[in-house]
Amino acid sequence: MTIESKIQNINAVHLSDTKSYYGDKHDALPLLVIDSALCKATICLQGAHLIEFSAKGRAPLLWVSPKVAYKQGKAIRGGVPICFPWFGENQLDKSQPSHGFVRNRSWHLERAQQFTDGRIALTFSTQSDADTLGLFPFAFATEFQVILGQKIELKLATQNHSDQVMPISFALHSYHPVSALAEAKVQGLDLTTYLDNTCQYQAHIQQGDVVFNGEVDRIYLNVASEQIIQTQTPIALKSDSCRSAIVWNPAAEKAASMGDLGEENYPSFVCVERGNAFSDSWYLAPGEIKQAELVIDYA
Ligand SMILES: O=P(O)(O)OC[C@H]1O[C@@H](O)[C@H](O)[C@@H](O)[C@@H]1O
Repeated sequence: MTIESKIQNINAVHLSDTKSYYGDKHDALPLLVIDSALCKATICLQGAHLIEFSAKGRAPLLWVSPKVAYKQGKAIRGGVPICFPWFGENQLDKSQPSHGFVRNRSWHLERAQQFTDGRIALTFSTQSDADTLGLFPFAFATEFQVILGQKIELKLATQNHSDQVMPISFALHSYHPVSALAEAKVQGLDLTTYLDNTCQYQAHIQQGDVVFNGEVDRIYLNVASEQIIQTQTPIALKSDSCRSAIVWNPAAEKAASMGDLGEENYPSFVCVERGNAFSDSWYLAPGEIKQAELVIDYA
């Protein structure tokens, strides 16, 4: 069944591509454009990547770099990249791609539904193949459901199809807009242990809110279910099944070295990524399915 036939009964969803929609300098990656009574959003099939989202009449909940490049096989700088089946560096082999590989692969649209309350649910899938088995020696199948109403609901489910215990670490690496980075705060992590990726994953305990006075790259473990980004439009992230929260902003020097970010853009966003990494990682028995859910909402 084609993508067009799966969305044909939903007027609020249409199929485009990143070249037609975002401009000629980009590759033409298939893109779903959602414009419903409740929200506006875009989702790229590469990475099952939710790029933009605003509830109708409200500010965006997600940030996209003005220097983003939509290219075949290249991660998108903004929105919600899915880091999977490992978060960050592959701890066993540092030559492997950072943040796993599913963000760079084309996903399959399984189904599209519209609920009676107007929310739209789009379900994407990806699974292991000869290419992934060379990078990650486990057979798996993963589904990612994006439900868009006046807030964002995300559900990630994965099944181990191999005959060994499968280790998974992941993050829904969401980028969020802030009006002034120096005044932005992340609440909900007080007294939580974190690993500081700016100094060899040294463990510390957070005191009070997270503030941004320089590069911040921290993996908070076993976190409370809710974090709030305090800025002009405050944003709440809620999950009981994502036990980690990664807080990231590269500051000026690193941002300048990233071609799709740029020094001028680092003060406009923070990443507060929910997932399960390091000591919160998943270990799936053969055949086991695990699921995680995340809600991103106006606070
Ligand atoms: O440039 P990437 O691969 O998208 O990663 C961006 C950042 O993602 C964060 O999650 C990591 O903690 C950072 O260390 C990393 O720099």
